[in-house]
Amino acid sequence: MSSHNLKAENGRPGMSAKRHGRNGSDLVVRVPPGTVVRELDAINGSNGFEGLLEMEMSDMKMEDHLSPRGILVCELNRNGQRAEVAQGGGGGRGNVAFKSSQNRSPTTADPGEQGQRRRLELELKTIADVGLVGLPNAGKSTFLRAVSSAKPKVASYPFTTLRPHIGVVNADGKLQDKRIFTVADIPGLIEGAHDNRGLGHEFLRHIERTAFLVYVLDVSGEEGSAIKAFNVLQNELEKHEPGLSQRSRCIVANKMDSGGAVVENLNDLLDELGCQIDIFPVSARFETGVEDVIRHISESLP
Ligand SMILES: Nc1nc2c(ncn2[C@@H]2O[C@H](COP(=O)(O)OP(=O)(O)OP(=O)(O)O)[C@@H](O)[C@H]2O)c(=O)[nH]1
Ligand SMILES: [Mg+2]
Repeated sequence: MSSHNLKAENGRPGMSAKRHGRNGSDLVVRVPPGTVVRELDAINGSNGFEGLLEMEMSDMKMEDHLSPRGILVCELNRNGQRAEVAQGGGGGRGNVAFKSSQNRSPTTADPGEQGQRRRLELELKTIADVGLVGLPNAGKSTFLRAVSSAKPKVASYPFTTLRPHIGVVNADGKLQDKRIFTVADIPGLIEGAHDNRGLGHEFLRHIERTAFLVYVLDVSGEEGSAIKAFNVLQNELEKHEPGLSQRSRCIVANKMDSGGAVVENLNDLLDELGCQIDIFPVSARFETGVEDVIRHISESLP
């Protein structure tokens, strides 16, 4: 993470001959769409009359830029959208403001008002083509390892993944398809994620801008658990951002190699959703069925 001090022009001191000091001109900082601005702490301009803006620019490396610590100031999602994040000090009052019955021609003028000084963190929301969504432990990270050279940690407990990982899938070669796309593996979602339960909002945000969603469902649990998981995920996505649950998507019915109610769960999914969504039986662990998913994603991406 790198830190930058950005400073708008100072307001000018007040002047003689009744002239008010000119306001400093604005400093416009251009950021890419998808930038989230958070305040790390508020320091009110103690150092005089300048509008000082201190920012921390996150680069796009996912490893070190997630710090859910500041208060949300704004999100800049659209081209051309603007937000004022720190107000500069106004120019100083000119000598006329100090005129009184005792002093008819004052020579004093204001230096100018104090500007606002803020420490802000700028974070760019994940830009991946594809987002993996699933309950904790469903096998998202295992799937990402199977389709890309990314190596997110895999373990048999929930919330193994604590921050997003991006894998690059090179569909070239195997599939005679020249496409390369990126897949974001995010921490598991739980019921109430839209309300910030679990790792909540922080991570739902990262899939907002993906073009395609892969629901990774564990079919090795008890009968009915896979369809239930799907409904929970849909509900959380929709509550987080209306329309998100209808984004182009497919289902990976994962852990097909496992015991449990694998066949029943897969059949449930096919019965209830088979005519609306493509469902792929997969074993991410043994990398079976994954090529069909890659091909499907590759064909579905805009
Ligand atoms: N049998 C079997 N086990 C799998 C398969 N895919 C993942 N697992 C196991 O399921 C557990 C969870 O896998 P992860 O890939 O860490 O799951 P995750 O969805 O990333 O979990 P969180 O990051 O905690 O949300 C691990 O013990 C994996 O080895 C599979 O296809 N078959
Ligand atoms: Mg994981």
